[in-house]
Amino acid sequence: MDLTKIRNFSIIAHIDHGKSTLADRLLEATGALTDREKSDQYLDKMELEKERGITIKAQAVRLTYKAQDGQTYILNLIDTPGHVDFSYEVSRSLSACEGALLVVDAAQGVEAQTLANVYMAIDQNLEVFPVLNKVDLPSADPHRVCEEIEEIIGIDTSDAIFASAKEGKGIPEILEALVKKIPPPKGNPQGLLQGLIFDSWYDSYQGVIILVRIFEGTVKKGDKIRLMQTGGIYEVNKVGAFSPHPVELQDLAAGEVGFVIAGIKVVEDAKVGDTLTHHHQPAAKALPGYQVVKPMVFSGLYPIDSGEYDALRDALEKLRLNDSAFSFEPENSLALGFGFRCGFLGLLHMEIIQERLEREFNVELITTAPTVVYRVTTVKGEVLNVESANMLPDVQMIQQIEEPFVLASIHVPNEFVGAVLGLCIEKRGIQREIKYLTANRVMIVFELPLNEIVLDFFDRLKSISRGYASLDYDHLDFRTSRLVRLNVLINGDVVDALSLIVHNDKAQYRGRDLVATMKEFIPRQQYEVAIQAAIGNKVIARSTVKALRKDVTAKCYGGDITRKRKLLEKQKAGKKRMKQVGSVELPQEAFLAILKIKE
Ligand SMILES: Nc1nc2c(ncn2[C@@H]2O[C@H](COP(=O)(O)OP(=O)(O)OP(=O)(O)O)[C@@H](O)[C@H]2O)c(=O)[nH]1
Repeated sequence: MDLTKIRNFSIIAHIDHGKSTLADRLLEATGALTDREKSDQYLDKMELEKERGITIKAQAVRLTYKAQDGQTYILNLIDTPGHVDFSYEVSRSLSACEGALLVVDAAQGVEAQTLANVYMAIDQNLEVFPVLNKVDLPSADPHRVCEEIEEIIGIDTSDAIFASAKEGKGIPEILEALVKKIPPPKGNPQGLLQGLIFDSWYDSYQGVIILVRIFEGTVKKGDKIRLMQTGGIYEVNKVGAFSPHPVELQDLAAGEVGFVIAGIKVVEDAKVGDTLTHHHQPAAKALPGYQVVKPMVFSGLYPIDSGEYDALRDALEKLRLNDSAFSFEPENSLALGFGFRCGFLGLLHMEIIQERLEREFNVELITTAPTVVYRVTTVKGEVLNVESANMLPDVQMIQQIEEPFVLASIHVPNEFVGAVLGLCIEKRGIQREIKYLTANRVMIVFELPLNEIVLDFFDRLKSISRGYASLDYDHLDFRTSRLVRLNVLINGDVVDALSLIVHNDKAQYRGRDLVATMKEFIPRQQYEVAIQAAIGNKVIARSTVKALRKDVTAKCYGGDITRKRKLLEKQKAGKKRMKQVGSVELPQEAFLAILKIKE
């Protein structure tokens, strides 16, 4: 393949600015999609993603485009996810490219993740060119947004393309610009093989499928390859590309992007970031890989029916095959029985996994409130990573507790600055910077404890800014903090799954608000339910759910048995997400009550 005829590019954008819609238009315009497929957003494969409109897994699609110069080009579009939780996947995708389309909503303007993603692209020396999308909207003001891009990001917008992915406007111009502006890849197809694995997943028919960007050399069917990090040696069964359906190719050479299938059984053996080379004539060194991502948010997942424990473990194992950022290990709770402590990149990642478990694997779950990892040093000098309040050693054993801090940058229109500052300060934030990006857009930078962000920060931010604020954050460091364990007692017994780690200064009113909120969620039962919050042995707040004798069949005047049965079944269904804890039935909402506290 002639390298001058290849272009590798990504689309980067803030969430909802139209990246997936635009990608579909490009597929359509280059004839990659059939009519039936056009109705769906092809790149967002999983059902769940479609519903939420979020792209999770990076995908690479090969498009064939006949340009105005009469030449045919191969355009490899590497899709990137748009949410802050998945920024590591963005950087992975970008490293396989030479250029990126920067899609900015012409009505919304530059947002926090536009900036975060574009900086990643600039850091990797990609050629970035702006596309102003949604110009069909009455509120679109592409010229103003171009000024914003120049002022804030500092890239030239004189050739920016005004587009409407929805109406198909600007698509031919974008295809031409890809060919003219993005440099072709470099590399020697005769060189020693170096291919960067930028994605891998498990397929039940083919085994592990790896997506590679070849930087040097050529790989083809029958080759003996070696993965430089894990040392695994395999024989290549198939190479090819997605266009968007998988198409087998003769080979993949320097500059190309595609898939390799080589009888690899488990995803762990084909790690993202690893370098693929030939076994007999290996490259001298591996390509720079990626930083390993660590889960930052943890939560306990318990089957409602304890008989489903094995099914849950199987489901978690299957999910992990395709999502190395997700982790889990068995956990035992006095209240909830056997379950798993799972680690996620962030809150959205957590919600997605929970939903997939319930929907695709049919396991009903109780989820405990999300928490972050604390670093605890004991008086003996041991350092523990504490992922749940129950792992916290006794107070007298603790020398110090450190909590993770993030550097958060929030973009917001002028009028909401006061409210956002108030929120950040309330959340124990330390102000770093307030910068006027344009006359009406402000960037507020704060150091914030992650523990406050995983609670309700994002929702609060959205509501105080009427949806206009956008957030991006990076992990900073661990800092010593005065943290305590807050216990919740139900009818006098500590429910371990409800315990939390909170900041000492907030413990009092968090406790008070928590018991008040839980009271709203716990249905009346046959007897009174006392809810208490305590720090150590000291009870700091109490609320009571009054007793109620509830007999749903009472209305049925005894007679009609089918009606009676139906009602009972209905009641049973309504109880689905309840867990018997001691003598009390607790609904899922009670376990997440901490997220609902407004303070
Ligand atoms: N009016 C208008 N709406 C658009 C246009 N392009 C996309 N949209 C709409 O904007 C919303 C978001 O579009 P997506 O393509 O899902 O956005 P995205 O950036 O891929 O979002 P994520 O995949 O969640 O990161 C959808 O409701 C689209 O229909 C456009 O040109 N004009």
